[in-house]
Amino acid sequence: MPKLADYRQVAAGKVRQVYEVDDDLLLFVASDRISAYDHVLSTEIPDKGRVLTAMSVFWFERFADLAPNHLVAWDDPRIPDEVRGRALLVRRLDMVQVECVARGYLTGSGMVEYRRDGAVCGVELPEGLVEASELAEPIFTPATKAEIGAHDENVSFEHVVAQVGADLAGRLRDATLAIYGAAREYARSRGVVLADTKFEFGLDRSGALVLGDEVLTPDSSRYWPADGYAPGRVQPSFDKQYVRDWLTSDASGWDRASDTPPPPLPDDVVAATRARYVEAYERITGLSFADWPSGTS
Ligand SMILES: N#Cc1c(N)ncnc1-c1cnn(CCN2CCOCC2)c1
Repeated sequence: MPKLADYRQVAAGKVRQVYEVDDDLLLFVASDRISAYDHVLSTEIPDKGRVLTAMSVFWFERFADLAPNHLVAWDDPRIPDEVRGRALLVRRLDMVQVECVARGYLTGSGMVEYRRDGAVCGVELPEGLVEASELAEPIFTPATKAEIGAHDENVSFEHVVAQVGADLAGRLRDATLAIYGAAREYARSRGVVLADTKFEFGLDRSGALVLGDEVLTPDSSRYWPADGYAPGRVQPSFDKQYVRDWLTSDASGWDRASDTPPPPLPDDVVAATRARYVEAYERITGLSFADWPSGTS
């Protein structure tokens, strides 16, 4: 059984890393780190990496007919035991440098742009929309990938056409909206509002568009509890609300407006947040998280 140190790291994000297994295969590893308010917290959430990996696998398999994906295996002798359950063996792709975002609801940077321009990524929207308004139709709102710590920059569809050509831009948009549309409908039937999501695609040697990265996880998407959804206010995050509430409470002693890093999380907030990730997985998939693989170390 190989060790993680046997593989060369080829990419790293705030909470995930990619390692090279061989010419054709990569190891995609999710950590237990959690970010909030643009900070990666010093406290980890046990099993977060495994839950989000299990969620990606569920969605990859559910939508394999909508879009081929890079998943090769999640329980394989080439996956080191130390990351078993939170690592995927994936096909190496020629990644398209576009963050493919679909939005079914208006919030975050989309809301900021709408207030300024009445549009998001050049897509005109009707007047009178408020925070968390459901859009009549989901919209494709691409972004350019930012360095770690910076926000992605929203761009127009025309910008994507100029960057990758009209054919590929159209394929990215169509695949993004098709997968998001199917996922949000399914999630809603399980009591979760999938407000938006971000996909990353790559091209394989045949030029086929292949879904990469993680998919439809609470890190790449906004998950809101369907119970209590109401436009006109910022919705609670299904998974991170305990963390956000504690960090912004007097109990943490932290000033979000300061440049100081957030303090460590108390055990009860960690436990409650772990439980919410597991609940999201079990609610969406109908599976028991206890059945998902884990390493022995
Ligand atoms: N997925 C995938 C993939 C692939 N299948 N083939 C080649 N390269 C990549 C790849 C490499 N980096 N990224 C950006 C997303 N990363 C996520 C982890 O954290 C760092 C950023 C994608």
